This record gives sequence, C-alpha cells and structure tokens, in this order.
Amino acid sequence: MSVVAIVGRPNVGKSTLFNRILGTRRAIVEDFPGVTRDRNYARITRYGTPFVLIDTGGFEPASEDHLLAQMREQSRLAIEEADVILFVVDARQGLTPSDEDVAAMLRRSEKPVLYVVNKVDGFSQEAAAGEFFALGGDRLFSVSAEHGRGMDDLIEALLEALPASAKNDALAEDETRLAVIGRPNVGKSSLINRMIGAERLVANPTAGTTRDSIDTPFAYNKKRYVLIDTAGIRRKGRVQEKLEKYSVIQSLKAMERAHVVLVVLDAEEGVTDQDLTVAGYALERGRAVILVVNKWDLVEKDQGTMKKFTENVRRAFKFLPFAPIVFVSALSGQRVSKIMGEVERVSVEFNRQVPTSALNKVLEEAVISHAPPMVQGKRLKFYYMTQTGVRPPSFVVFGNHAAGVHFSYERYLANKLREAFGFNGCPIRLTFRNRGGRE
Ligand SMILES: Nc1nc2c(ncn2[C@@H]2O[C@H](COP(=O)(O)OP(=O)(O)OP(=O)(O)O)[C@@H](O)[C@H]2O)c(=O)[nH]1
Ligand SMILES: Nc1nc2c(ncn2[C@@H]2O[C@H](COP(=O)(O)OP(=O)(O)OP(=O)(O)O)[C@@H](O)[C@H]2O)c(=O)[nH]1
Repeated sequence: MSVVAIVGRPNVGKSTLFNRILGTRRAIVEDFPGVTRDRNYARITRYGTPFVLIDTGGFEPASEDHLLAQMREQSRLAIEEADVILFVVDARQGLTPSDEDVAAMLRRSEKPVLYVVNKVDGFSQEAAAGEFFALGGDRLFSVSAEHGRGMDDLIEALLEALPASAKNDALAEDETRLAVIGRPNVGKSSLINRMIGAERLVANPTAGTTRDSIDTPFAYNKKRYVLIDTAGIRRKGRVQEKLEKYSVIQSLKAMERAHVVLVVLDAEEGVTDQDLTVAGYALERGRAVILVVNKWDLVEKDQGTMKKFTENVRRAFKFLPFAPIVFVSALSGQRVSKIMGEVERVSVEFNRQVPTSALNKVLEEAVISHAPPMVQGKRLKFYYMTQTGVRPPSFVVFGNHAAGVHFSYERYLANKLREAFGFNGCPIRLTFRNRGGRE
C-alpha cells in the first residue's frame, strides 16, 4: 500500500486539501474500526487504487527558527516514509524562504513531488502562481482546496505517481513477518534488542530497498521470521522534540508488510489514542495482533495489579478481544522470552485452514442455538460456509439473503468460529453471499 504525505508550512491549507481529497466523489474513505477516525490519516481507494493519505500539519511553531526545524523534520519523514509527496504552498502569501528550504530537501530526494499551489480561488491568484516555478517543479497544480478547484488534475497526477503496489502484496509465504510498533519511547528498540539478544535470533541482517530500511531475518523453533525495519526503529530521531504523529507513519508502513503486529504499550502511561489508532489499523488490514505491555517493572504491584491492568487494556481495545496480552520489561528482560512463543502460536492460528465439513457443523449448531432473525418477513437461511483464505482467516457464508445479515449476527458467527477453532490473535473475515449470486 502506498503512502501519500501532504507537507507544507502551517496555514497553507493542508487540512483543507486533505478533507477535499477525502470528500471528492468516488473517494471511498474507510474508517478505522473501533476508534474515531484520526483527522490526520485516512485509507482511501480511488479508481481501485488504495493508498494512505497523511496530513502532516497541525503543529504550532513557537518561533521562526523552530518552524524551520519542524518543517525539515516533517519533510525528512515524508521523504523517508511516503511514496508520493504533495508539497503545498500558499498563492496568497507568495513564495517564502521556508518554502524554498523545504523544496530543496524534497528535490534532493528521489521521491515524486507534486507542487500544489493552493488558494488559487480566482484569476488574480492564478497569474501570481507562476512564481512558484522557482521551487524547481516542472508542473504546478493550481488549486483551491476550499472551493474544489483543480482537484481532478491533481488527483489524476497523484494516482499516476503512485508506484505499482507490487512489493507490499508479495509477502513470501514461508516466513512470518513481525512488526514492532508503538509510540516514541515505549521501548521498541530496547525490546527488539532484548528479543534478539536473549534469543540469539539474528541470522544476517540484509539491507532492504532503501538505505535506512533493514529487515532482520531469524529463526525460532526452526521456523523462519523476519523482523521488519528494525534499523528504522532503532535509529534515533535527529530532532529532539519527537512529533508523535510521525511515528504513526512508520507504524503504518511497517504494518503493511507484516503478518503479526506487536503493539507495544507503556505500562506507566497506559493506553493512548495513538495506540488505539494503530491497533485499529492493524485490525482493518487483517493483521494478527499481540499487545505487549512494556515497562512493567515501573508499575507498583500488588496481587490484583496485572488483572486490573488487563481489564483496562481489554476495555480500551474493545475491538481486539482476541489479541493476547503479554506483560514484559525490556529493561530487566522479564518475560520477554514469552513473546516469541506467543508469536508462534498466533502465526499457527493465522495460517489455520479449517475443512468445510467442520465449518458446516459449527454453522449448523450456531443456527440451531440462535436462529438468525427475520428480515422483511423472511427467515434468513444459511446453506453452507467455506474458508476462502488464510492470513487472515477468511470465510464465505452462502445464504438466501446476504444483504440482510446484521452485524451482530456476523459477530455471533465469528465468535462461534473462535470457540470451535481458536484463531487467537487473528482477525476473522466473514462475508455473506447469496447462493447462486454475489452480494
Ligand atoms: N482562500 C482560500 N483559503 C483557503 C483555501 N484552502 C484553505 N484555506 C484557508 O486557509 C486556512 C488554513 O487552512 P488549513 O487547511 O487549516 O491549513 P493547514 O496547512 O492544515 O494548517 P496547519 O494545520 O496549521 O498546518 C484556513 O482558514 C482555510 O480556510 C483555499 O483554497 N482558498
Ligand atoms: N523502566 C523501564 N524502562 C524502559 C523499558 N524499556 C525501555 N525503557 C526505557 O525507555 C526509553 C525508551 O526506550 P527505547 O527502546 O528507545 O524506545 P523506542 O520505543 O524505541 O523509542 P523511539 O525510538 O523514540 O521510538 C529508554 O530510556 C529505555 O531505557 C522497560 O521495560 N522498563
């Protein structure tokens, strides 16, 4: 899946453009389940091309110096993480030195950059827009994000600039790819170092496609795993003040290529909105999830502490009731060795293939103990179900009125599948179809 990042100075209209792209006809915006949609990220499908759109704006600079530092950091991250960059400038303000500074950085990168001149609401700004050719682009997109002007050309060029999404989808089938994600400072690098150190997991790190991305293959119990982009995680940011939302970009990228996602939480700080956002995304993308509560050594404990903490995590991650929770301390190494065992169990579930006969037995029993409701005076009927895929486990149920199946009945059936077969840590995909037709 490709990532498109919108960068530019404060107030040039990045959020307006973000919303405009989301709002255009035929942009199908998918909400992240379980959490309210973060205003800065959206997964979009246009003309069948899915991509993640990121608005990197929203920071309030304290001073001009500070502004430049933040813009550089923002651009650096966009260059590293995004496949296409929308660089937005403001026609009403005209060209500014910080625009030029950022443009110089973007030019040096190999990434495709679209130069978007915003606030071209009418003819007078259009004439002025030409000065932005000084930034080095071959083409300028004059738009008015507010009024929707110029959007078709921009979106067309954007879709053209997206790379053919080959590499993300072609996950090698005989290895399990792990992504360790979490907010800055939760202890991802410490945890990875522990895992690698304690288990002597490393085989030979191989450089990935970009200089900065290094995946680490290793074996555990004779099975092959790959830890995704560990170098990116372990490399420390160059700007002291870490901007939280940028770590989400890295998380999204890592998750695209992962099978199993370790969502690392900070025991001392508890669950934050960002933790929920990235976990929701993992679920939406059909990844297996393990919740790792790190820094457990910092929590003052009595007998009921772990139970209470578990309840809190469960309540916050309502949409992931099937995710195992592991309590660890990367600092002391306590229980870190449990993680790979959990990963192994979850990967088995993620790849589990259930025979149709066994599925139909479960379906039959489920319908007997809780009949599907009437829809428009008609009794819903399910004839049979079959598994159509793994990673994640996916099933199709054939019936007489697919469109009438309520979400709560779908959840009921999914729970029956879990009771019967496990699927611990894994999302389950259930679709309903009319026998003899599609729906
Ligand atoms: N005239 C005009 N105003 C616009 C246009 N697009 C955005 N604006 C205005 O510009 C201001 C800033 O827009 P935002 O979208 O919040 O800008 P931003 O770049 O996301 O700003 P930060 O979140 O601070 O980084 C708002 O008052 C918008 O209404 C446009 O096409 N024409
Ligand atoms: N007490 C305690 N401290 C920890 C633990 N794990 C990590 N830390 C500390 O937390 C800080 C951040 O750890 P890192 O491993 O750098 O965290 P990170 O998630 O990789 O951070 P970023 O690179 O900023 O994303 C360091 O000072 C660690 O020593 C833990 O289990 N217990």
